[in-house]
Amino acid sequence: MSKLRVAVLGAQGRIGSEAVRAVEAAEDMELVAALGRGDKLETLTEAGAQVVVELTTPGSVMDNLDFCVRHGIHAVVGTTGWTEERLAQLRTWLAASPETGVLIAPNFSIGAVLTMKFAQIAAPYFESVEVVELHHPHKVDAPSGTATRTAQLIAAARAEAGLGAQPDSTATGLEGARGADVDGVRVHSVRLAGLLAHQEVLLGGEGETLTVRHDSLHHSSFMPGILLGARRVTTAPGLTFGLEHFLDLG
Ligand SMILES: NC(=O)C1=CN([C@@H]2O[C@H](COP(=O)(O)OP(=O)(O)OC[C@H]3O[C@@H](n4cnc5c(N)ncnc54)[C@H](OP(=O)(O)O)[C@@H]3O)[C@@H](O)[C@H]2O)C=CC1
Ligand SMILES: O=C(O)C1=N[C@H](C(=O)O)C[C@H](O)C1
Repeated sequence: MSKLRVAVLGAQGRIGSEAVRAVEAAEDMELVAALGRGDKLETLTEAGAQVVVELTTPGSVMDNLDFCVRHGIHAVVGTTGWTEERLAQLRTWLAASPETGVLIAPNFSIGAVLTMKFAQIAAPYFESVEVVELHHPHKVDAPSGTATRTAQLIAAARAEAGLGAQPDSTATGLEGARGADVDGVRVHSVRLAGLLAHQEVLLGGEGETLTVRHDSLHHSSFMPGILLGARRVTTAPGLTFGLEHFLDLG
């Protein structure tokens, strides 16, 4: 059977360099290009890439996906910075290239995907919930894409269960002390040397709390998800948001 022809964008970055090694080690894949900033996107078509793994920056990802979709190259995207406007733009591009698939995964690690799922399940049963994400100090964005997605999923689960606003009598204080408000869920961002990527979902109710915590201790935690995404995206036309859809978690 012929090998899947995979290219990595952001190949010199923290996660991109790990992805290059993972693709090279995968028996069913061939690494056909490993591009950094300034490298020509035309290399992707010249190399016959079938799938691009996009691990660059929020400032670069849209141009890269525009090129990939126009050329019918499937994409597995870990880069953060997704807004409704950006997703709408991507859907427009995909509508003009209906056989092309794009997977955007806020987090490729199985534990983080399960954290989001567990938080969604628990959310209707607790009146209070806050998200704390903790990352290495070189991370460019805050809150993390994972924390934003987690908060959105919690907010949707609360709304579906008919829960109202959370109890919080804070009236005054320093700006930022209560974190960012994502759809009514507070998200707190810690940047600390020694950390990689971590998240806690704190849920509170009458006389009890529940904490769901996940720790990515090495970039290798993201690799099985990236490889799974590359294998599955070729038969999933259109936009898939979240690795859970390829894990059959719903
Ligand atoms: N979904 C997930 O599971 C994960 C997602 N991420 C996300 O992945 C992204 C990258 O993170 P990280 O590796 O830590 O960041 P890095 O800054 O280490 O890596 C990004 C790399 O992309 C390069 N780059 C920028 N623009 C382009 C371009 N147009 N073409 C090719 N390469 C480009 C950068 O080059 P230069 O240095 O010259 O700017 C850099 O080498 C972030 O958005 C992060 O949040 C990270 C881990 C897991
Ligand atoms: O920049 C990182 O490191 C990570 N980014 C992603 C995010 O913003 O959620 C995924 C993971 O948290 C690591």
